[in-house]
Order: sequence, then C-alpha cells, then structure tokens
Amino acid sequence: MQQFKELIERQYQANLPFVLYHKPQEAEVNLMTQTDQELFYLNDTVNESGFVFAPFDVSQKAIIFPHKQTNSFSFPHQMFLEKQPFSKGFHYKEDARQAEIYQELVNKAIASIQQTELKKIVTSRVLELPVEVPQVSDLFHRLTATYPDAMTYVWYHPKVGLWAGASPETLLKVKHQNLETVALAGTRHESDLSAQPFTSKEYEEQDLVTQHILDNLKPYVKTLHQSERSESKAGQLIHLKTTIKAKLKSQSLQQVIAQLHPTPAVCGLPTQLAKQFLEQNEAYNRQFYSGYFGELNFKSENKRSNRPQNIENQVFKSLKTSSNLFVNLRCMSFQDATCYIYVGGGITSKSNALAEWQETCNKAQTMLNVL
Ligand SMILES: C=C(O[C@H]1C=CC=C(C(=O)O)[C@@H]1O)C(=O)O
Repeated sequence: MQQFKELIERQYQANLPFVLYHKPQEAEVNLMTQTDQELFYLNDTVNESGFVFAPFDVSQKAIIFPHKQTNSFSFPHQMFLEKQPFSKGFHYKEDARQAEIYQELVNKAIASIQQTELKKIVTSRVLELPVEVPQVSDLFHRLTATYPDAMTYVWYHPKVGLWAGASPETLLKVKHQNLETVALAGTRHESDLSAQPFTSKEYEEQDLVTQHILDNLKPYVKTLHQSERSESKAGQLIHLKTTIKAKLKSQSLQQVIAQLHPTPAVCGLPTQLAKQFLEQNEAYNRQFYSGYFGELNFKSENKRSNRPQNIENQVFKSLKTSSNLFVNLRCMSFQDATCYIYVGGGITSKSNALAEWQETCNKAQTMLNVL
C-alpha cells in the first residue's frame, strides 16, 4: 500500500496526469500515468487506444490518456479492502435558498414537459463545499472500498483539474462485435423502498430510456436483446435497470457512442430539445458530469488451446480489443479549496419538485460519505 501511495502522490505532486480506477467487481485496480503534461484529445474512436474522459457536451472534444504515452500498473483490489478507510462522512447542511432554486428549475422543467413535446428532462445542480483537496490516494481508497460495485476513479490532468467518482452506470461494453449497455433510471433511497415502492412515475421514466436506446441502436445491430427490468443497488440508492445486449453490424464504435450519449438518463427526451432546455435553464457548466469515461480499444492477449486437453501444448494467441465506458455520474471535482459535487434527476410530467430536491441530496451523499 505504501508503494502505491507514494507512486500516486509523487505523480500528483509533480503535476503529471494520471487515472486510477476500479471497474465494478474486478480483482484489480488500474493506474495509468502520463510522463508529461501534454493534453491529448481523442480524434479517432476506432484506431486510438487509451483512457477517455469526455464532457457532457458532444460539441466538445474528449480527452484521452493514450496507451502510447502512458505507463500502466495494476494492484489487487483486495489491498484496498483490508484496512477499512476512515471516512466519517462530511456533514454538510445546504441552505434553503439552494432548495428553492433547484425546485424552481424542476417546476420549470415540468411546465415545459406539459406544454411542449418534451417527455423528460434530466435537471442537475452543483454543490460547492469548502474542502481542502484530499490526498488523492486516500480519496481513491475510500471510494473503491465504499463502492466496490461501481466504477470508481480519480482522474487528474494539470490543465483540466481533479475529478473523482463512483459511477453506477455503464455506457457501453464492447468486445469484438458484442455490445452491452444499460438503461438506468428511477431512484429510491434503500431505507424508503419498502414504504414507498417504485411507481408508474419511475417505471415510465426508465421505459423512456430503454426504448430510446433500443430505437437508436436498431440500425447498427444484427441482433438486439433486452433483459427483464430489475432493481440495481448503487451505494445506498436503488435504481431500475434493464440490460441491453446486441451484436454490432460493424465495429463502428463512433456511431454507437453517438447513438448512446447522451442517453435520456442524463439529458432527456427528445434529446435536442432537452439539451436546449438545459442550456437555457441550468445555471452552470456540467463539464464532465454526465459525460462518459473509461477504457477505449484496450488490447488484451487471448490465449486458447486448439485441443480440449491441450496435448501438444499448442496455444493460439490473439489480441482482443475491448472498450468499457461508463457514464460520469456521482462525481465531484476539486479546485482552490472547493469541492464541487454534481447531482441530477430525471423529471417527467409526474415529478414532484420537493421529492426531486431530496433525491439530489441523497445522490450527493454518495460523495459526501467519502470526503
Ligand atoms: C442524473 C443522475 O442519475 C441518473 C441515473 C440514474 C437515475 C436517475 C434518476 O432517477 O433520475 C438519473 O437518470 C445523477 O446521479 O446525477
């Protein structure tokens, strides 16, 4: 652990880019470090390989830590579970004015949905906390120990900033031509679920996401399959989730990402109208919140024997390419002794502004727990 800590802190103190991440339930924690401060933008989704960090706004370019410019390390995830980290959680009381402002935004979204063809808008807000930047190795330790089922990460580039989070949502997994994605929406705190089970509001909210993904993927896939809807745990929150699997017609990842991002789980429906509403009414820049991030075109060696017993020990090696991208939710950034926590929720005609405010408070707790 000491070696790990020193490696990360040295990189951070030297103002050099790195990403530290743990994919849901994986045995290993990964670290990629860049040896200079150059900022690389993703230009070619098909041929470039590395860790991408993409903003919500699709008109802005994604950043990549390219494999060719980085060193990669891995550590056993077990190492982060042995000593339970020490967070007591950050007690933060939001003032009534913040609640008012957010509920006004939600009511405006509800009115727009009632008066136009908009069906759903995912409104969001940012909390500002006076917090010194924590030791990045400790922050990651707490995140990954607390949320082993999420995609946890700490990402840093001196020209962009420091981001961290615990995402519950896969944007896509692609291996060869096999694609997997999820429609995730609808939220309850686990302690409320038995008294207040999911209602038609959340089922409809989540159906919109599932249907949108299925419709958008159809032209690009040979087969398409959706799972039964289930309840999925993310920290202390429960969401509704449908898993969608498909066989792609070609490996055009660029087209597929364009179909999936931003989904109605983070923007709304119809997408362009919802985006317009957010541009006009959300009084802050989302930056990387509700964008996507993760492994793009990672190559791993695939070994297989041509005989069941492997008698002649003849092993074929082939390189497999896979991508694992996640939606950047339950995340925060740090700047000048301030921590910014980003939270939102899906609004439909059936939404209640006070309940939506409470939902964003519950979501913020995911990050407050590890500060
Ligand atoms: C927009 C967020 O969550 C999305 C993902 C799951 C459930 C959601 C909801 O219930 O509104 C949101 O669509 C967020 O966490 O900031």
